[in-house]
Amino acid sequence: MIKVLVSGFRGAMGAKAVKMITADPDLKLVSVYSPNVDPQDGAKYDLPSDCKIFNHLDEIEPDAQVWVDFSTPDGAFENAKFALEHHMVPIIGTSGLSDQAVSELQKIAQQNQMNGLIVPNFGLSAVLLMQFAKQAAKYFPDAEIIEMHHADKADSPSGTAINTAKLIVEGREADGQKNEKEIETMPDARGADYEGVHIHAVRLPGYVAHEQVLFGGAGEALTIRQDSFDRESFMHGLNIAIKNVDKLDGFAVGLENVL
Ligand SMILES: NC(=O)C1=CN([C@@H]2O[C@H](COP(=O)(O)OP(=O)(O)OC[C@H]3O[C@@H](n4cnc5c(N)ncnc54)[C@H](OP(=O)(O)O)[C@@H]3O)[C@@H](O)[C@H]2O)C=CC1
Ligand SMILES: O=C(O)C1=N[C@H](C(=O)O)C[C@H](O)C1
Repeated sequence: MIKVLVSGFRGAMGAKAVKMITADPDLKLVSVYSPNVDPQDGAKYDLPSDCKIFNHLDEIEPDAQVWVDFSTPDGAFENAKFALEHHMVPIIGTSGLSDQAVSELQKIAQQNQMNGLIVPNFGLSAVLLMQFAKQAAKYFPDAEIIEMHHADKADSPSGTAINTAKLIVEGREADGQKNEKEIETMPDARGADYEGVHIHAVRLPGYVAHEQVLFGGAGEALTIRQDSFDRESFMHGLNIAIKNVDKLDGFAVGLENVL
């Protein structure tokens, strides 16, 4: 039985994670955390009767083995640091952590001899898309990403899009083309630019989480697309991560490390 804490448990993802964990006999939800919750309000939430509710990091009883985080970029860094320093293995689903924050967490994990996992996307379709994009980049160095999300998403570009761009850069053997004459007649018309990979972020009601990677070559094009139509699509990957994070050797980025 793996004991789990869910941070950000009242959010769209946190609530799904709570449901998945409580339904799995091999997992036990021992605590939940949100800085904004009143711990006296436990009855409002569908939590196991013995699940503890915390609203201050320094009050948390570190009896969980795994800390699952779906919060905010600022919160996730402090939360993961706290988890590592209190011997709970962090699985961070929260997007928007800077490269510097990730390096810092890797350092803290090493100092505390702890594992940890940052997962840009728990959806298997997205994990495959990212791997396929890395492969394609070897032959098609010219690529652009269009990510599409629900209108409530705080950060852009999405963590998945940034990670996809990083993998494309890793996978390509030549730089993409650059048009020296290019002029943006409206600011940011070409989107964000990660080492020559442009990222376009769409935010619309009705969408959940979707990504398209467009590759262009001489007289041909390749498009790879994945869709998460429901947040349920992230739960299988999260379940796998919770059950396998102890097998890692240190602090990793990407669900593929535990598949
Ligand atoms: N890796 C993946 O596969 C996926 C990642 N995500 C990412 O997960 C994150 C959460 O998304 P989503 O659930 O849609 O967002 P929500 O806004 O629905 O939920 C975020 C929750 O975080 C809580 N919160 C705020 N500050 C903190 C903090 N410091 N510590 C702990 N909890 C905090 C809020 O609490 P309260 O309600 O109590 O005020 C809120 O309920 C985002 O970064 C998103 O990009 C989303 C989907 C999939
Ligand atoms: O906010 C979301 O919804 C999602 N966030 C993650 C991201 O930023 O990539 C994962 C998924 O795209 C859903």
